[in-house]
Amino acid sequence: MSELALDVDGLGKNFGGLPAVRDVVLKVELGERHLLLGPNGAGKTTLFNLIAGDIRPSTGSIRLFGRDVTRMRTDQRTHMGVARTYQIITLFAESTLTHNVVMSLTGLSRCRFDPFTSLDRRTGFRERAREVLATVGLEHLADRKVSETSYGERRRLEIAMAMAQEPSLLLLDEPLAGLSADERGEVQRLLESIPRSVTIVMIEHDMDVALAFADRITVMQRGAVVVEGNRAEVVADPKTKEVYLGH
Ligand SMILES: Nc1ncnc2c1ncn2[C@@H]1O[C@H](COP(=O)(O)OP(=O)(O)OP(=O)(O)O)[C@@H](O)[C@H]1O
Repeated sequence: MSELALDVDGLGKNFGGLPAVRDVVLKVELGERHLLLGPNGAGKTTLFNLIAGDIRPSTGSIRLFGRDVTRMRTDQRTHMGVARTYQIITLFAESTLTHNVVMSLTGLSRCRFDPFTSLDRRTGFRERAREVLATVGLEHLADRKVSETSYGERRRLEIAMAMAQEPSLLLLDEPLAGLSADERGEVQRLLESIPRSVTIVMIEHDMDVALAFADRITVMQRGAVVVEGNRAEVVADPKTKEVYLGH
């Protein structure tokens, strides 16, 4: 069997006795594009939080690149190559695009940012930030404030910031949500340009916009996996229709 990027087994998470994720099995091969589909409250974001290490599971295990990380901290998993974007954009709106990327490169949160870091070091980061922005076609907006950019540009910036960490596993939480058709096209092209050395798991709400992207798809409902397979299998499965018609 080929090595898995992600191997989730029997994973469960309860909040106050209520299951948000139930007995989830998720196997993602190296380089795969895996889509997590499901209606509101299906448990998709909770599953991401478990994989990233932001919350601890109630049951089950998580392996990343063959290594058991179930009890590993988020920063250790980041070190192993896990990067993610969030459903709600988490950029610093009043800072420039360059500054946002620099923050991501230095791995510092706002509260830990050290204004006394040497100028040389910061200049190095700024140069690297420009390169990162160029990879997503945003270098012309490098000095603009995030608050002055479009929603689609912010999505691309978020993906660029995650890619700046040179991840092996990229977790994207609804990167296409709320975008116009044009913006969606731009983000889709950006995602297609990511090399296969990066494994991608993407959450999406709307199955029509995301299907083309996926090698394999997992459909969740009420915390559990209801369908898993390739595109054709998932589309043909009556349970998929049930989840979406019932929604
Ligand atoms: N921190 C928390 N405390 C209590 N309940 C939570 C918490 N996080 C999530 N839940 C509950 O877990 C369930 C799954 O939520 P989750 O956000 O994972 O679903 P989702 O599939 O990502 O939905 P959406 O598409 O709306 O983001 C929901 O019933 C939610 O209310």
